[in-house]
Amino acid sequence: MKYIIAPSILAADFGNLQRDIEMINQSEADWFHVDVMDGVFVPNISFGFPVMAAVKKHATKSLDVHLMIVDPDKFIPEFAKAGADRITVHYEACTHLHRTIQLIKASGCKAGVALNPHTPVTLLQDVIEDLDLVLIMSVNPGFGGQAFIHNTYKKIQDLKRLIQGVNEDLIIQVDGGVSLLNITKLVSAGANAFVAGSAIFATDNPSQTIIEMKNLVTTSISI
Ligand SMILES: O=C(CO)[C@@H](O)[C@H](O)COP(=O)(O)O
Repeated sequence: MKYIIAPSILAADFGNLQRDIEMINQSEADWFHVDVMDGVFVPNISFGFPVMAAVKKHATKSLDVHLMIVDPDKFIPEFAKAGADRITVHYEACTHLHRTIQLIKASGCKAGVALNPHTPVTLLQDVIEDLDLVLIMSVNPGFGGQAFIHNTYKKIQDLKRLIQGVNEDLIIQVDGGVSLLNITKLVSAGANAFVAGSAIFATDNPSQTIIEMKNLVTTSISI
């Protein structure tokens, strides 16, 4: 099982974006996590295609795009064209989720679905075989730097049970308030991909923090 650390560029310094992208390129991180917010699905606006293109131009690792937008079908092909490797849409934003998953795959990307803290994992039962990734939001989406919601551990365990014998290669990603303080417990619960924004970028030495996250993950899987 591969464990993934995906720094969220939402927490990067946009005035020094190329510097922060280079830091991730040189670090032990695995993916770039790209948070797209539309001010409708979530009460915040982040960035769209121009920033996505700037990240793609300099990034040497794959782009994990998290769409916090309504009507994602309208934009999926364009995000794929802009360089997304994985596209994750929100369960709560999709009327025809199965169709949306098919569209992501037809656009050449791996497909993920994100669940808000109030949305149970059982609602994914009938599409779970079609997915490459499920993103469990451990904060309400819209902002970095929020407090981690503790019910997340139980949700990861619920998802672990749901994929048993059906799609055991599915990536279980956690996003929101992930830090050096809770990553070990998240691994024990069954998560294998970790998005972290402020826990990485708000430290004096972000690349060292990424190494420490990786070390904690490696230590907890070898126990
Ligand atoms: O999607 C989101 C927020 O909606 C996240 O990716 C945050 O950007 C993570 O930030 P931290 O909680 O790690 O600061």
